[in-house]
Amino acid sequence: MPDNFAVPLLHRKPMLLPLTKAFVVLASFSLLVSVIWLIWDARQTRLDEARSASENLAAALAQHAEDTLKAADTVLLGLAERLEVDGQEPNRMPRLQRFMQQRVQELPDLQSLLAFDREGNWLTSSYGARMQDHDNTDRGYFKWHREHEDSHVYISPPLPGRSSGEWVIPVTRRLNDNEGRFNGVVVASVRVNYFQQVYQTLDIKYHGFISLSLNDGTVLVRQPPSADNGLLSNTLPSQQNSGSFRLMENGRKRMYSYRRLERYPLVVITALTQDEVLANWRTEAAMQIVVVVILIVLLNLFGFYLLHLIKGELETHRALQQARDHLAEQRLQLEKLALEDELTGLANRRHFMAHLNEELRRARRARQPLALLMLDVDLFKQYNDLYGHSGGDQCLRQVAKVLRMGQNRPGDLAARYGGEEFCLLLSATDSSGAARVAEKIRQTLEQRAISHGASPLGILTISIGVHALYPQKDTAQEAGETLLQCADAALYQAKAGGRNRVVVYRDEY
Ligand SMILES: Nc1nc2c(ncn2[C@@H]2O[C@H](COP(=O)(O)OP(=O)(O)OP(=O)(O)O)[C@@H](O)[C@H]2O)c(=O)[nH]1
Repeated sequence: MPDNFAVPLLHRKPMLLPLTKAFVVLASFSLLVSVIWLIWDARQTRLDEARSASENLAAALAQHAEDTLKAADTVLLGLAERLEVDGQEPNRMPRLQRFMQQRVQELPDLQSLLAFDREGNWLTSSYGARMQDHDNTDRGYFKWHREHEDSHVYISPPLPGRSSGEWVIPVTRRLNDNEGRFNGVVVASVRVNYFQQVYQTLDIKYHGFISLSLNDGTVLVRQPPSADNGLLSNTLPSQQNSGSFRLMENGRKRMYSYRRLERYPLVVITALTQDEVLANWRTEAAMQIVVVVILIVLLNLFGFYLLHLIKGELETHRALQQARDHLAEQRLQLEKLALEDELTGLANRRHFMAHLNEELRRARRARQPLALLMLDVDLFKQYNDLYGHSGGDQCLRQVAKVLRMGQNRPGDLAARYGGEEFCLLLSATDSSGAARVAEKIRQTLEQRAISHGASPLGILTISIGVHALYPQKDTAQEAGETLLQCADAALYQAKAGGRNRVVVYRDEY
């Protein structure tokens, strides 16, 4: 049977099964690790993008607040200058009022412009004369300017306008007389709604918020107004103008960014909740995990199917191997049977003849002698007659056992030549050596004293004819025939001479 008869790949790769298992496990694990890494990376990217977007938003809204307040402040500066230079005489007020009305019309964020004297009395306003009766000395900004010589703009917490009820952020400046004493206040009321309208257009999700606050923590605008308090501006690091960080608040993680205004003591804060920032990422991650789990399941199913196939192939391979071994064993058995004598287990005549030819050639090449012993059981017919055929068979086995002891060299071979006749071929042995071996065999059998009632000696004996030669140029077949004939002739002489003896062939036979 050819070597590659069964499954060549499996035959040559015994590690295929564990390698396939390892591959499936490794591939599944790598797939899982890769997707987890990708999902984690995507999460970090989302958070970075959200942080960057919220920083940009805080910066843009700070700029917007700065521009809005700067516009109001510029108007206030103009108003203050007119009142301080031109004075507060009633005849000057109509012109100032028109100036105020024009500015309010030009700037949509301005709800009104107001001017009060040092007593808190109404000088003029963008409303005209409607508010003459209002006393503003109770307003916080009025008290502050009256008590502080500071000429900077002052921004107050939001309050409802007295005429419209609309919530406004009062932006105010102090008026001084020629000697630098308090001489009244000018007020620009900036609409809270103006900021809220802008903030409403921005996407800060459900739990996010935007606030514009004074540095002391006072919230001016907040979108959505209903949002929980969140971080207050007075808790921000005072040395930094901008920044971003994450905070845990009421079990919710928020991403904060803030930016302080350059000219005014205000800060814009934007807040996004991490859950909302990561909402889309969560959906995508879940989908990716589902896809990868499906892939891993498919990979494992395919792997198991492959393993199943490989196992099947291995079993087939094993069965074929067993069949092959069995056939080889049977062939050996047959070969043995073809070369072996069934009764004695010695080489049969066919085997002996083949071996004789080989040994003759070898002896000729090696220039060595080759000896042959021909053995015959004495009076075996009588033995058979006396002890029966099976007793005769048993006797032949005993003789074979003794003869086998004469095989000492690799080239030696004991064989049953036929009937009760045996041969022993002795390699590299001359006549005298062969005679010694023959005598030893004869004596050994004699010493066993196998009972032979029909023999005059009372025991079983053998006669042995011996011949040895140096094979010359003859063909192997001729040398073999010579050896057999001469040994046989010597055996004949041994029988004729009275049996139970060894006779070495001599030319006169
Ligand atoms: N039991 C048994 N007997 C066998 C076997 N082969 C041959 N024989 C017997 O061996 C006997 C051989 O006898 P003979 O050739 O007359 O020679 P012998 O009786 O041994 O007498 P000598 O050779 O002159 O001593 C025959 O009776 C055969 O039947 C065998 O395999 N088993």
